[in-house]
Amino acid sequence: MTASAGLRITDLTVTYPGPRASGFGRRSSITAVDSVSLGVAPHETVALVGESGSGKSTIARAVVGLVAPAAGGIEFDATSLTNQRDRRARRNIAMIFQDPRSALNPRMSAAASISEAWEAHPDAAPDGVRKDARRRREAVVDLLAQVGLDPDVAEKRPTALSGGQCQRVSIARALALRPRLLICDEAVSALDVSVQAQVLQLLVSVREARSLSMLFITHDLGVVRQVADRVAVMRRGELVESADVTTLFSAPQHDYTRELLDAAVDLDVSG
Ligand SMILES: Nc1ncnc2c1ncn2[C@@H]1O[C@H](COP(=O)(O)OP(=O)(O)OP(=O)(O)O)[C@@H](O)[C@H]1O
Repeated sequence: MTASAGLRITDLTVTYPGPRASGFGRRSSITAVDSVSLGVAPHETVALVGESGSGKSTIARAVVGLVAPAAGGIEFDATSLTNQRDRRARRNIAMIFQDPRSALNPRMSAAASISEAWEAHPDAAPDGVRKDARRRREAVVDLLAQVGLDPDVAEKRPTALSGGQCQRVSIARALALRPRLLICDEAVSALDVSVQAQVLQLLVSVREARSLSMLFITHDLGVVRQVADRVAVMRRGELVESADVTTLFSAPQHDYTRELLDAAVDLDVSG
């Protein structure tokens, strides 16, 4: 393992077009992420926390290529992800979104959603799945089993599935390309409370079984304690503090981190 293995984000800045001051004025821009450096080592789980609008999702979107950085670098195993030539390196990284229904195509069965990934990335597809329908079906059923779903889910569309089942299909789809880093953007917060713990447990067991790294975006500090090795705290686009989970909870260095922890204690979720 080299020092640069895993995800390495260096001085990342991401801007969005802001509102026009007047009908003819120049567009302003919003700096959603401001010169953030952050790493996720192999097998490590890093939680990204911070108030709404602090730039957490934007970092995730930049890593998977949904938004282009204005400046800075993103590398996985020392291969740049911002360089068009090396975009194939992105298949090492999969993302689970907050709303599983909108993350899945409503017209596609679970099987089609899962196997679509193999058409887009043939080099990552298991042997035979692109040409052999029976082999493809077996591989889909195997992935469904890994996320705790029965084979008959394969034929179902998102509208015929519960929110928790949809999120499990999204996780199966993410695993189809055998990623090494899973980015979970509030992956359980849209689910019923009773289902949240089950899906969280699934993510943890998948992480263990596949030795994955994780970037875990959440506003729930109780969840952070359960899943993370390290915590990075964002505020207004900047990274204000990063520490291992025990240190951050027991000896936060930044006032803002203390505020977050105090707010969580008030809500009785962190302890
Ligand atoms: N598509 C967009 N166009 C313009 N501004 C955006 C866009 N997406 C996000 N922003 C702005 O960028 C900033 C960071 O948003 P981002 O969604 O990354 O924060 P977040 O910490 O993930 O928040 P939340 O927890 O609410 O999802 C916010 O000011 C937000 O309003």
